[in-house]
Amino acid sequence: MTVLSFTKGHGTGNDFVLFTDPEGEIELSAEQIRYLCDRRFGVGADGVIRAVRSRSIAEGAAILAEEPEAEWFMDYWNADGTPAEMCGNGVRVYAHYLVTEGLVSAERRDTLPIGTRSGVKDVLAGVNGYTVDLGRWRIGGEPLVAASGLEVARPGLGINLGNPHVVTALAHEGELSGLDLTKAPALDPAPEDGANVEFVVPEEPLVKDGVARIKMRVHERGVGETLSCGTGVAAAALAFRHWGGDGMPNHWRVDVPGGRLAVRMFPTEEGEHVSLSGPAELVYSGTIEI
Ligand SMILES: N[C@@H](CCC[C@H](N)C(=O)O)C(=O)O
Repeated sequence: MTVLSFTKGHGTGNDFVLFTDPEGEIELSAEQIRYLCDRRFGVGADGVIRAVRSRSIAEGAAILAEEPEAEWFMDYWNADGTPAEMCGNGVRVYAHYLVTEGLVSAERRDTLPIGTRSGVKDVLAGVNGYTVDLGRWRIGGEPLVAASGLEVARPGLGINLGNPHVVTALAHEGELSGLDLTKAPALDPAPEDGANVEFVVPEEPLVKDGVARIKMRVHERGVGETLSCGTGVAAAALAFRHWGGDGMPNHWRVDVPGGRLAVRMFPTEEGEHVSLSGPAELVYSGTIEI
């Protein structure tokens, strides 16, 4: 029997069980992850994040060769026990956890490079919480999206931010609130690795004071409906900017059931990047037998 010391954290209600395993000695089984995330029998969370040194996990060691600064790796697992490449809220909460636990040196705290299965992500601490540079993205695929509560299937737009998303625009808030996301939306064609599916409505007017405003609900791959999904929020803003064409702003405000996040597209030497900003909270710590 192992006793695991953990901390519960969240970013706009997207919640995680975090624990520290610097040398990579604690390999949780899918069953143990499902138990930790179980809201009735375990701690309850959308995912588990293991804080492991990059050198102590194969995917992290591969990253270190090119980015030696990325001392810590975010080993992210969905509530159903499957690994995911990236988590936009998770990586912000993880940065807050590393700082709070004293696992990173003071000079690293302003811009913290974190290893993920989708490469290194820089996280910045600021007055409005934590911002992560999610890097570049790929647009591709237009599957039809059917969901309980929608009379007819809608076209979606595939956007990859390290992990896969399909964004669908709905006509009005009634459609958004009428969705039943206890059942997984059906995608046609279905992506081989599955996808997180975002449903989005624009505010009226869409753009105010240079900021575009949208509302979103999400069904996450490996989890179900969550109160927020950081990479999903960025995908939603990118999809709406894509659909809107020239003249769309680069500053977006996205409201999700768990709160509000900000998305920004900005130029870099390697092309445009997208960032995600918002709160990251640690709620309590405890121990659990697994
Ligand atoms: N909630 C996350 C995304 C977590 C992973 C996702 N369920 C997947 O399987 O890709 C976020 O904030 O980005």
